[in-house]
Amino acid sequence: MSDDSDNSTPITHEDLDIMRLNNSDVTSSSDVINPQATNTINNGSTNDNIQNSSYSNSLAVKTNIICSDNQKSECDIPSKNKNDNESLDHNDTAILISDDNDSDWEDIDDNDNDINNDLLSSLGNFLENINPINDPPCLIDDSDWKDIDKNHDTPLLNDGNKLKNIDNQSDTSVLTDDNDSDWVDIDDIDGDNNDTVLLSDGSDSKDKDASSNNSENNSPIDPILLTLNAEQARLYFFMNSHLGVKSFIHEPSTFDDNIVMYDKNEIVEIVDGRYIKDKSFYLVKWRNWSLGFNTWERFGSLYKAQEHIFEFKKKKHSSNKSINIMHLMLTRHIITQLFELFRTSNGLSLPMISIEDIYGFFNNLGNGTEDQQKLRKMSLRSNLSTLSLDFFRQTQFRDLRQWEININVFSSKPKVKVENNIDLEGPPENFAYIPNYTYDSKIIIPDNPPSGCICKKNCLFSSNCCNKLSGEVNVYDLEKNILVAPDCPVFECHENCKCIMTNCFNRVVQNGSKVDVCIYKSRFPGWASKTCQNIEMGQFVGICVGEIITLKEFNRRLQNSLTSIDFTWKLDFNDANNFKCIVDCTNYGNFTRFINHSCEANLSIYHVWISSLGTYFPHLALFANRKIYAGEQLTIDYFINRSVDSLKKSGIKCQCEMKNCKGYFF
Ligand SMILES: C[S@@+](CC[C@H](N)C(=O)[O-])C[C@H]1O[C@@H](n2cnc3c(N)ncnc32)[C@H](O)[C@@H]1O
Repeated sequence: MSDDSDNSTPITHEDLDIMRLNNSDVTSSSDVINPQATNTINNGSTNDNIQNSSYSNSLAVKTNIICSDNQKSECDIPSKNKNDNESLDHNDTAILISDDNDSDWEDIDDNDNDINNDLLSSLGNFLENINPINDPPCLIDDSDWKDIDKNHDTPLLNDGNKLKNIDNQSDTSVLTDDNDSDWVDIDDIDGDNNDTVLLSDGSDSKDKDASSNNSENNSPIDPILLTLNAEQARLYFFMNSHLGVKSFIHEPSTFDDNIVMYDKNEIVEIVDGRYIKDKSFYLVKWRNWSLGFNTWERFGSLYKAQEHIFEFKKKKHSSNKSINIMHLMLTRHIITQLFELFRTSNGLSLPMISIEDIYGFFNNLGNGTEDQQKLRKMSLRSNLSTLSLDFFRQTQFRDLRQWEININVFSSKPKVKVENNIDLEGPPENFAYIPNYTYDSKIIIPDNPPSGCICKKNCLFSSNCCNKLSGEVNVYDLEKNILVAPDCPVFECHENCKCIMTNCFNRVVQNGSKVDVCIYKSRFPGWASKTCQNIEMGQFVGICVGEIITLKEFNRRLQNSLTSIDFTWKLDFNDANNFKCIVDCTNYGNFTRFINHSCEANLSIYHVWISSLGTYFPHLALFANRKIYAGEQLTIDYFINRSVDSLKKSGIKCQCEMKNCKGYFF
C-alpha cells in the first residue's frame, strides 16, 4: 500500500475551505455512474440476533449494588444465534413473548396457534376496560407538568449540604424553600407516603380513587398502549397508574443513603425539563454516554451542574413530548447499575418480577423493624426500576427488530444484524438504509460505457481486459480477493464486455458482498459495524453508499446543520483538490455508515469503476487489508494521509485505542 495514496477520505475542515473556493456549479457534470440497482426483496428473513431480556423463574432482585459509574464490559462478542427455524414474513405483525428462559419474536397472526392466547385475550380485555371518559389515562401527559420557566420557577439550591439527611435519623428528604424544587420527606410520620396523587394542577389529592374523575380524565389514551403485548401493557398500566408507584418519584434514590450528585463535567447539556408536583426534573445528555442513556434526573442530583440548567432555561426549548413514570424510575446511576448487574455476553438478562410481587412489597412496607422497612423500600425501588428497564428494553428490541427487518428487505445477502447491548437507544433517527447510491436529478450519471473487453472466457491473465486500465493483468486473485494496493484504480468488466459474466474474474464489487455484518452499539464511540464471519485478506466487504450531492448542496447542508463532515466522503481519486461530488451518509447509507475510524484499520478504501468510466464517480469499495475474525469491529482509517500535527488542531481525542493511535480525530 502506498503511503502517498490519496484515497477517498472524509471531508476535513481544511477541505471545507477548498470546497468553498471550488464551489462552482457542478450540477452540469456529465460524468456518470451506474449504481447496481438490484433491490432484491428478502422474504422470510429471520434475524435471531436481537437479544431479549430473558427472565429467570426466581425473583432475584439484588439490592445494595456497588458498581462503578462506568460500564466496563462491552459486548462485542457476536451473540449466539438461536436455532429458531420459524421465519417471520415481512407482512406479519411481530410481538415479543416472554417465557421462562427466553424471549422470542412470534408471529401473532399466523395460524399455528402457538401464541399464548391467554395473553392476547387479557390484552383485549384490558384495552376494552379502559374507558377514556371515566378512567385515568395510563400516561402522565403534559398536562401534569408546568412550564418550568415561570417566574416562580425552581430556585437553585444554595447549599449542597441540604441534600443530606436533615435530622440524622431516618429521614431521607431535604427541603429548601417555599417555592420550589423540594424533596418531600418520604418517611414522614404521618404515614401518607402512598397518598400522593399527581394532578395536573400540582396539588395533592389524598387517597384518591384511581377511577374517579380528575383533571387527567380528558387526556387521550396513549397510543403506545396499542403497540404493547399483554404483559407489557399490564406493566405499563400498573406503573403509570399505581398510586404507590407514583409516590416513589418524590423519593430520593433508595439505592443510596445520599442523593447521587453528578459532576457538571459529566453533562453535555440539559435537553428537556419538567415540573411534576413542584419537583423539577431535567432530561440530561451525558458526556461519553449515548442518547440511549439520556435520563431524567431530579434537581438535587444536578446541584453541581446548575450552569447547565441556566443554559437550558435560556434556550427555553422544553419539548412537549409525553413521558411516563417509568422514565423517572431510571436515573443514569440506576440504569448503569442495572446494566452492570444483569449484563451477560448476549445482552441483558433481567430477573422476572411480577406485579403481584410488587403489591407484596407495598403491603409490607410498614412492617418490621426500621432496618427491615428500609431494606424493603430499597428492594421495592430496585424492583420498580428493573421493571421499568425491562419495559424500555422490550420496546427497544421491538424497534431494533423492525429496523433490522427493514434493512434486510433491501439486502438479499448478506444478512445485516442489529444489536444494542450497551444502552437503551433504538434505531438512529432520520436515517434510511439504502443498498446503493442515491442522487437527485441534478446529477446525471450516464451508464453506458463506450466499449468493453473482447475476452472470450473469464478474463483471467488476459492482457486486453478492462483490468489493464488498472495497470495490472489481474486485479483479483482466483478467490476474488484484491491483489493491488488502494492507490490503484480498479476497472471491472461490465455489460458491454464480451466475457462470460458469470465466470469473469474481473467482476467482484458489482456482484455484491458475501459478508454477514452486524450494526451494533459499542461503548465508545457509539454505533459501529462488525463482521459476523471470518473475512480473508483482500476480500470485498461492502461499498460506502449514501446520497451523491454536489459541493454546492453540501455547503448548503453544512450551513444549515443538515450534515456533518463526519459522515461524508469526497468522491475524488488521487487528487484531493479536484472532486465534484460528495457522498453524504448522514441520512442515507448502509452498514458502512457506522464504521468507525481506527489508526490501524482493518479495511481499505478502493476506487472501483464498473459501468461508468466518469472520473468523478467511482464506487468507494471496502476490502479487508488483513484477515478479520468473526466478531471483530470493522474499521477504516479516515485520515490515511493526514499528519498528526494537522489532526491535533481539532483537539478531538481519537478513541481507537490502537497501539499506533495518532491520538487525535479530525
Ligand atoms: C461515520 S460515523 C461512525 C458511526 C458513529 N460511531 C455513530 O454512532 O453513528 C463517524 C463518527 O463516529 C465517531 N467516531 C468514529 N471513530 C472514532 C474514533 N476513533 N474516535 C472518536 N470518535 C470516533 C465520531 O463521532 C464520528 O463523528
